[in-house]
Amino acid sequence: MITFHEVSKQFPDGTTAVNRINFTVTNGEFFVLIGPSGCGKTTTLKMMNRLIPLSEGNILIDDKEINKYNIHELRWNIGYVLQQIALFPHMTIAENIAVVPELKQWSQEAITKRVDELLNMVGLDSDTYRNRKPHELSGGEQQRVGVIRALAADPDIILMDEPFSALDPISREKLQDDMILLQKKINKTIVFVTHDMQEAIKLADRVCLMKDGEIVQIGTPEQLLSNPANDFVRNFVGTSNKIGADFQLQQIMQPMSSITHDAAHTIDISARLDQVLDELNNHPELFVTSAGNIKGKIDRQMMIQYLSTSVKEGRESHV
Ligand SMILES: Nc1ncnc2c1ncn2[C@@H]1O[C@H](COP(=O)(O)OP(=O)(O)OP(=O)(O)O)[C@@H](O)[C@H]1O
Repeated sequence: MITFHEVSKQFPDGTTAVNRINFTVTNGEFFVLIGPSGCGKTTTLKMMNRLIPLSEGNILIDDKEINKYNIHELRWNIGYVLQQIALFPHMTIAENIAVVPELKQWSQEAITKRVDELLNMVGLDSDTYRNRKPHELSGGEQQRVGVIRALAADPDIILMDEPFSALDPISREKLQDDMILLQKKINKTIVFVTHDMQEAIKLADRVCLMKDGEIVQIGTPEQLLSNPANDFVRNFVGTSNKIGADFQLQQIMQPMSSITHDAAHTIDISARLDQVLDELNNHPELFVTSAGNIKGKIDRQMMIQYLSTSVKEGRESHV
């Protein structure tokens, strides 16, 4: 568990990068820090493994202040993945992955087993890849190696700073999908920085939206979409709301099928929802506007209720 208690960071030039933030990340949680450029995401992340010292407040890992940990113990127990993976160019992939296990003086047998297991876990055949040099891998493959290198010594926590943002959209989506599967297998505590709401919605258990060094809202992706704390959240979520619309409607579709009473109505509703989905995707701005008009927030339950009543009353065409 990671706990931030009234944490602030002022840089020597007077910039306040983070201002009295509080949050807790629970064990096994996929926690995404998101917000516009310069809002303090990277600073927040780097304070967790003491790459940046904090100015005020406390950060606790498993109820122990991070300053009380031996620095090696702390860093070895926290994997770190960056946007530009800096694999050592002169070392093989296996050697790159084995850096921390070597430092921890694992046996050669244990290291070889671990390297093979990790390569195979992310779909890189160990016989093919273990002896290659980084330049013999694609950008996406290098990024995968970066992720498993951070996992090599089995840390409890993994910090990831925009790990996929330098990739082309297809590799990026693939790595996001892999990350979801990987997290199911390893169940680590992950703190992931991105400025991309689409990525956050896809990956996060909870999202922490920051602005000007402060936390604006923490919640599940669904909570941010359906119950934004203020206009900033609404606009931030709205800027990438095609996925927001998809996500909302997927959520709606599910319960819709269970509240309909006969096959005919199910078909009516599904067809109408497809239509609504098309409209929303073509005019994402309408989604935010109309959502804003419903008591100032998107209320999924209300929408389901409305659709359901409309269908029962035979006026689903008004929906
Ligand atoms: N070493 C430093 N000295 C002074 N100011 C800094 C330093 N590092 C970061 N800052 C400032 O602190 C603020 C937060 O920076 P940070 O890198 O945490 O933002 P970010 O949300 O990660 O941004 P981005 O999405 O652009 O990476 C910014 O205003 C930045 O200019």
